[in-house]
Amino acid sequence: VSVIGRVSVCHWSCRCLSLVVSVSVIVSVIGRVGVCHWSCQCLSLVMSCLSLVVSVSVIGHSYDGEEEAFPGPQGINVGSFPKDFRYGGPDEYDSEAAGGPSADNKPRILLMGRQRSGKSSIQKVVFHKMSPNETLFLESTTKIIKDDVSNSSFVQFQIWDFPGQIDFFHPTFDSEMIFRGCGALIFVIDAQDDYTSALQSLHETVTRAYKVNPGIKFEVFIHKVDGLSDDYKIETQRDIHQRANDELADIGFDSINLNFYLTSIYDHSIFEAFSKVVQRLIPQLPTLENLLNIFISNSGIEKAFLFDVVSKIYIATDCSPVDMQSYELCCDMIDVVIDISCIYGAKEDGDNETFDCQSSSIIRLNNATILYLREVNRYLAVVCILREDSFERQGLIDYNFHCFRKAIQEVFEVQHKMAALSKLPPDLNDTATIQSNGLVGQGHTSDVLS
Ligand SMILES: Nc1nc2c(ncn2[C@@H]2O[C@H](COP(=O)(O)OP(=O)(O)OP(=O)(O)O)[C@@H](O)[C@H]2O)c(=O)[nH]1
Repeated sequence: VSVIGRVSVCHWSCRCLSLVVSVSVIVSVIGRVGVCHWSCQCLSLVMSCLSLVVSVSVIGHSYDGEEEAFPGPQGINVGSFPKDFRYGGPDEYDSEAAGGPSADNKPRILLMGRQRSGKSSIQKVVFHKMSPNETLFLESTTKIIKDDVSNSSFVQFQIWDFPGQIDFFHPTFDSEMIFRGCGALIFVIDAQDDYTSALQSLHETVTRAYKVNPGIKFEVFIHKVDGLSDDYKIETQRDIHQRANDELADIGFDSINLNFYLTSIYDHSIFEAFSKVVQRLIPQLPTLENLLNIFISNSGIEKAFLFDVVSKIYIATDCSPVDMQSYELCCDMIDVVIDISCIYGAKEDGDNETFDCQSSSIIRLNNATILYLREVNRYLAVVCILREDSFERQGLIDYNFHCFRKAIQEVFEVQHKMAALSKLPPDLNDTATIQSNGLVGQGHTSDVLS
């Protein structure tokens, strides 16, 4: 019993049980004195006392052991979906570990809009895999909710979900702090409701934010369009676009650029819109697009997306236009691959890293089209759409993909090098920046592919 008590992972009740049993053994032994030989009884008494001493000492230091085994609440990984559901162990591209921005320095995406416009639902559906129907039960947000999204080395930002009613004049509202480090501001308008007051609020929010930080990208989600007919959607978008821009022009703010998206959590439009928002925050986007263009033109591929696997946001695509159906097909493919990998790919040693360098998939559609998925790194995958006859040269495609992946890794390396350099003293930093900038040129990346 005292041995059980010593197991550091045991519950404290085991240790108490151990103490109680030891005491009762001593009592019963004392009670038996007179029946056995006196030497046996003495031995038994000594053993019991030893057991008692061991148990007491185990109880004495038990909580030290427990703390090691169970890190307290601060040690538990809570927060955004990607952290709970990541496919691997510790993050090899973890921003802080790699010298990247700490949580507070990550670019921010602010989600603002009137009450019940759908802000929290968007965040939960895109980054926490909540099913759209479950959002019906979401409670109203009463304070700013900060969510750290760092599931890929390219997608590193915080999302701040604001309550519907923001009072810009409230003393606790620090616009300087809120808008200063902000990369993009998403303003959500409920298209199923009367949007006159939402437009006023949009105007007020945009002008205030612009005064603090003119570099913010302003994105307007005309949301909940699932309930509208196609004609009405277009008409609503035109009307909101016109009125919002006219109001800004009236006060001389016509240099502010607002981007409009028709979105709904009930289809892929919300993922597509978020993809565009995130892409505008990725400084390496032109390099990534260029790499994809070279890759597809040399491999007979019609369309390719570079996906962040967990969120299904595409962080880059080639220069051909994106049609919604292709994007949906690719998203569905990622779901299939991840589901199958989770069921059949789990390793025997309990390692749940199911999305790895071996991950790839080919799906043949009945219209002579092929969907081809390849892992780029533990967060990113390329999904390509191509004709069946182009896939006859799979060796060539695989070789080109190999070069593409190598080039992407170099982009990562430069990013990390730059992040590390930004921490050097300014005089050292200048020389080093010039040297490492020489690596990023298109010529260099094209060389790798050719
Ligand atoms: N039809 C439809 N309903 C949606 C959509 N997005 C959100 N909703 C619903 O809108 C309601 C409000 O959503 P919330 O996400 O709580 O809205 P919010 O803007 O965060 O609200 P506050 O926290 O009060 O500011 C919920 O019942 C959602 O189910 C959408 O795309 N289509």
